[in-house]
Amino acid sequence: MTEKSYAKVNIFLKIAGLRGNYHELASRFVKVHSLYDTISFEKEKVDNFTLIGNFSCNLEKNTVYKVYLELKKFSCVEEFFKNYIVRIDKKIPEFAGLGGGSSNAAVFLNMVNNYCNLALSKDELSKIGEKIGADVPFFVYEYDSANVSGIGEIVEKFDEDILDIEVFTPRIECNTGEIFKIFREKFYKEISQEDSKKLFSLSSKEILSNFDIKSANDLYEPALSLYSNLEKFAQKGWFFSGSGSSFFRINNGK
Ligand SMILES: C[C@@](CO)(OP(=O)(O)O)[C@H](O)COP(=O)(O)OP(=O)(O)OC[C@H]1O[C@@H](n2ccc(N)nc2=O)[C@H](O)[C@@H]1O
Ligand SMILES: Nc1ncnc2c1ncn2[C@@H]1O[C@H](COP(=O)(O)OP(=O)(O)O)[C@@H](O)[C@H]1O
Repeated sequence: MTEKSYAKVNIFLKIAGLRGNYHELASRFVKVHSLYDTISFEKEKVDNFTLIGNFSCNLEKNTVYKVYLELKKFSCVEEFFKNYIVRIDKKIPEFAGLGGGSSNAAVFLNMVNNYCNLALSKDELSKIGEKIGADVPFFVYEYDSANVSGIGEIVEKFDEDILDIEVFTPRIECNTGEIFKIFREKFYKEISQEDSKKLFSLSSKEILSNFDIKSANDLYEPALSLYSNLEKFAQKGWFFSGSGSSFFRINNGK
């Protein structure tokens, strides 16, 4: 029982409004087929939920464990993880704007739903996922490309060719909360409904041919103001994913 847990990039990320102390987004999420963690369930009798992998946080903070706590109300789930351990081979860098933790949470949700026959719908799984992280719903639906809005809970499939995305992650750990805070204090702006509707209708390649790194991602300038070293890595033709620190480009091959 092994599944791939892919990374994502944000082709564009525009702030569309505020919801309490969160920001509403208008963003195109695209799966990075060449970059993924691997999640396996391995048969082994254990007394407690066991998660093995190279994480920077303890079990309680792990997104996969948070999903387990949500699902253990189903008695079959608690029983299942007395007979299986979870092993994650991490390849997606953390604090990278690639959604690694959120991807793991979503794939784990889908795997438990399948192997424990919970028969939950994608929408029901997504509802559970949004409690764990804003990017989890995108990964629950398993789309290659999607238009994402709200605080990440509105996910609409976008039909386009599968893209060959190249990612570069400098060793700069970007703090998402800090970046949103600086955005709100110094860079606040909102995209109109009309403009986001226009962007959502364009292919990812068309969008990137009309944007530069700053106009494509509202979080780039606040990130730069906190982590000036990012500028050194901002090469021509490359864009910034999420709250960073990753840069990406679409290879012309596809
Ligand atoms: C920025 C995005 C874009 O895809 O991705 P990443 O950069 O993480 O990949 C996501 O919205 C990251 O969502 P999520 O993964 O839930 O963010 P977290 O790190 O949990 O949030 C840290 C803090 O950032 C702020 N935050 C987060 C998401 C959001 N839509 N608005 C916010 O204002 C909140 O203050 C939150 O407490
Ligand atoms: N399964 C997980 N994989 C990676 N990071 C995780 C996981 N669970 C919790 N985290 C925590 O989430 C943060 C990194 O989240 P991640 O989604 O990898 O980065 P980003 O959102 O910037 O792409 C770190 O604080 C990390 O300790």
